[in-house]
Amino acid sequence: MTLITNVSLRRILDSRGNPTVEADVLTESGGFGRAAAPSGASTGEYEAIELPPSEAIAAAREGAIPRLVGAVHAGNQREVDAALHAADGTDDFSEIGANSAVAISMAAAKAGADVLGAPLYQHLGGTFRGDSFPTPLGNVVGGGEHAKEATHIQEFLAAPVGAPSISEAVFANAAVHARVSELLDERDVPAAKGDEGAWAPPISDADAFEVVDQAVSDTADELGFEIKFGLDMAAAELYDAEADGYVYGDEVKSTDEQVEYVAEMVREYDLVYVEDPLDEDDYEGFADLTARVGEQTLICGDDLFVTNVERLQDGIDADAANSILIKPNQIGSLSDAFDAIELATENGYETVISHRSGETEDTTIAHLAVATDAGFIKTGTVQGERTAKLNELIRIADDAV
Ligand SMILES: C=C(OP(=O)(O)O)C(=O)O
Ligand SMILES: [Mg+2]
Repeated sequence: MTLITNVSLRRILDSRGNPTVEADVLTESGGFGRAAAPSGASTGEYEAIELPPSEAIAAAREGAIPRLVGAVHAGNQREVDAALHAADGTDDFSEIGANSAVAISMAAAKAGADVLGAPLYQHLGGTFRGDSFPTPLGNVVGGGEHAKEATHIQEFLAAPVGAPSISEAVFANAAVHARVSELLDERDVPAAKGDEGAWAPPISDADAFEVVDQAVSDTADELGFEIKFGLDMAAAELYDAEADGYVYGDEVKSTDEQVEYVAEMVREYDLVYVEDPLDEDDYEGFADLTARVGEQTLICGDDLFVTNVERLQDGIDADAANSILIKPNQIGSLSDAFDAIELATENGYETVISHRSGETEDTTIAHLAVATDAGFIKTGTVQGERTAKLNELIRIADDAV
């Protein structure tokens, strides 16, 4: 029933206006799945390779589609992803492109779910999944590679940890986003928006901490449940080997100073989450910070782990962190992403399912988060390609999908 009978690929627009790969998968019994690859701006050095979409499409048409059609079952995700790896033949999808691979992988999962008549989160997670929802981390202020002339820290993330439901959590983050705008207005700070819809004000990181702290506490008072916040420092983008440290405008922090700074911010603002506080090669610095504040907060590896089980295992061995960001396009297939989630869970690491800064209306990650019982999902706060995932979480909770 789920034998794949057709795969078609096309270029569509992503949220930055760049082309990306969309895949349609059809099965023998008429099952249909469609998915699109997202794309990063602050990409990790060790990510699977995204090819220019036209090249990725041409390579996948030649190498992968003939191995899938009439040969592989969309309902068997391991079989689909093994065929993609076999067609590619490298360990980083550099032949067919991780963008083609992940789009086909996710579209096949949706086609498999369609044949079964089950929502994607149930197909991926099994019948007992669906009653546990991730806390959404909502990007409310940001800069770095996502917005020039704004903060050095890439993302300030609202975390409605006390929200009684996913719907209230999603609306809480939108309320924090709106409150940030009011507070910036009061300070006469004009703010554009960055790639993910967060405010991108031309203020110092210290001022951004104050504004976000005030916004989460005002919103928590108004809504009556606990809202905290966290960061994605995307420190690989701040690290400059020549400067031998982390560059914040005119100031350079050594690794020890960076660890001290982050530890201080965790204590001062009671941060619940810090992603990529150090460079993507610095397992030791990560371990130092985790030893200092890992009991109080999540230290999450994004560029450090790139959803890759080998890099995650190195991190587990080094006690480098206590959580991992999961981005399916960083590794190129859903099976690989599941392997990283399983290894993380077995080792007591929290999992955070994540969007990319360049996104589409695709909602696969909302289903992936529910299917795998992830503690968190990072998928923005407002703006259509972000709300697509947030609204899908609300629908899943409502059992309306
Ligand atoms: C979402 C992120 O940004 P990008 O997609 O640009 O890597 C991130 O760094 O976590
Ligand atoms: Mg990140």
